[in-house]
Amino acid sequence: AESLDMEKAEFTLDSVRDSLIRQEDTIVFCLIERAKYPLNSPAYNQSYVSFPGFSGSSLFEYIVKQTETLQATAGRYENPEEHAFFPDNLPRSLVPPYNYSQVLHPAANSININKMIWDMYCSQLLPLFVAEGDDGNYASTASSDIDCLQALSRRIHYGKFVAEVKFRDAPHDYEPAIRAKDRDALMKLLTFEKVEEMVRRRVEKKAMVFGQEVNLDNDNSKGMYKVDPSVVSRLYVEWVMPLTKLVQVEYLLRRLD
Ligand SMILES: O=C(O)C(=O)C[C@]1(C(=O)O)C=C[C@@H](O)C=C1
Repeated sequence: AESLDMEKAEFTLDSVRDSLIRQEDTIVFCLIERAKYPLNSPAYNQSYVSFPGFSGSSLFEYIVKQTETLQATAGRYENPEEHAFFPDNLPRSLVPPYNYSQVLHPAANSININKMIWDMYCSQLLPLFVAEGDDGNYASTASSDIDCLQALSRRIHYGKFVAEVKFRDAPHDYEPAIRAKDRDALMKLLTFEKVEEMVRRRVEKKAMVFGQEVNLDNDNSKGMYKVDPSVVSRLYVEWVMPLTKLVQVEYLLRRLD
């Protein structure tokens, strides 16, 4: 019971937001690492290669599926913060169960918007922050892509925890909108425009600080950044925050089931 209380004490809107802030660092660093390589389009092309048992998969999809299979056996998806991109037919975890704190409503398990995250990343985001070209580093590129996708997915699905804490803080505000299945009302209740503006400005600054050229003479990167800071702020404004809010709405709609 004591440890339960401790978990409860740490589960506040501030603690949840602290996690989102730390995850910004991860996302910016992952983008910087991916930007080391050019687009390398053959990695995403379904006709470039064919692996036995993976018909119709690109090299990238093949690596993601194989990675998820391996990580599922190692217990990655037992953590309620993790979501697979190809959750169907994943093998069971082979590691002893860890007692993750169960703060979410069980309906949380049915929410996985990784398909949207995948499409957004591959077709819209990638071309915005990597150079055109092909240097043949397809497998390394795919590893960097997985890191980006997993970091984005974790952040966006963290909306489940944000929504849970908001619901617990003000159940009477949320219940009528949940019962009425009123998405717009829920969206209004969970939106804090001032916070979003701070997030936008902070991730832009992180892209400048983390992505600057560091040298001993004159530590001024002269406006040259490894990933364009305005692209990072756009990523957050157009995709990361709206999708995090979508997850919150989806979660709240099921919160009284
Ligand atoms: O911090 C919150 O309250 C959140 O819900 C997270 C978040 C975000 O995605 O960063 C989303 C919605 C709010 O309008 C503000 C920020």
